Amino acid sequence: MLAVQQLEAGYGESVILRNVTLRVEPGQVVCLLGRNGVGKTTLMKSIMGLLKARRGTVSYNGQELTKAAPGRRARRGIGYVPQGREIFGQLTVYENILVGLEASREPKAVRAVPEEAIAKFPVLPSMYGRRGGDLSGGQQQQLAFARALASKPDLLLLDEPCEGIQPSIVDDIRDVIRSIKADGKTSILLIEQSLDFVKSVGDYFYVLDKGAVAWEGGLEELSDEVIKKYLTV
Ligand SMILES: Nc1ncnc2c1ncn2[C@@H]1O[C@H](COP(=O)(O)OP(=O)(O)OP(=O)(O)O)[C@@H](O)[C@H]1O
Repeated sequence: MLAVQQLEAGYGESVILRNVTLRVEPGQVVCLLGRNGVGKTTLMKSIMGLLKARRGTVSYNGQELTKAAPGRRARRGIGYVPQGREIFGQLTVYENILVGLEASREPKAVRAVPEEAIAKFPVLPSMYGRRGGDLSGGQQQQLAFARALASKPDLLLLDEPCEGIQPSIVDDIRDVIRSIKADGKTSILLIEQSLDFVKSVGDYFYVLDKGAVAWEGGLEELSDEVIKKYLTV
C-alpha cells in the first residue's frame, strides 16, 4: 500500500536520505530502526510530505504522491503521530480530536469522531474539556493517537510513541498498537528505540544507517549480529 522508491531527501545543502526503498503492506506493522540521527524521522516526514523528496517517489495505494502536500496525503488515508506528539496546547482535548477529523474521507455533513478511535483510550472522554497543554506526557500521547485515528487512516505513521512515557503507559501503547493490528484496518510504520517493544508488535523491520537502508527482514532474521552492527550504541 505504501511504496517508497529510491528516495533522496535532506535539509539545505545536506543530503540525509540516500536511495531509500521501503514498502508497507496492508495490515502490517513495519518498524524503522537505527541509531540516533540516521534519518528515521526525516524519512517519516518525507512520507507525510513535510519534507520534499529530491529524488525518488512515494506512492500510496497505487497513486504517486511524491509532490502532494501533507493535507492531501492525510485525506488519502495516512495518519501521523509525530515525535513529541505536537498536541495543540491551547485547544481542549475534544478540539484536538476534531482537528484530526479534518482529514476524514467522509462527507463533512456526516463526519463524527469514530467510537473505535476513542474506545481504545477510555481515559480521554473524562478530559474532553481540559486544555491539551495541561495533560501529562502519557495522556498527550493517547490524545495524539486518538487525533490521528479520528480520520480512520489506513496507514498510521508513529514516530517514537513511547519516548518519555512512563512504563505503565508504554504497556497501554503496546496494547493499542496490537489492537489496531487486530482490527486489521490500519497498517503501521513505527519508529521505536526499544528492541523488545518492536519485537513484540512488528512484522517486518528496516534498519537505517547513514540515511540508507542497511538491512531489512522479518523478526526471525533480526540476528544479534545485525543488532550489534547497526543498533547497539
Ligand atoms: N530541520 C532540520 N534541519 C537540518 N538538519 C536536520 C533537521 N532535522 C534533522 N536534521 C539532521 O538530519 C539528520 C537525521 O535526523 P533524524 O531526526 O531524521 O534522525 P533520527 O534517526 O530520527 O534520529 P532520532 O532517533 O534522534 O530522532 C541528523 O543529522 C539531524 O541533525
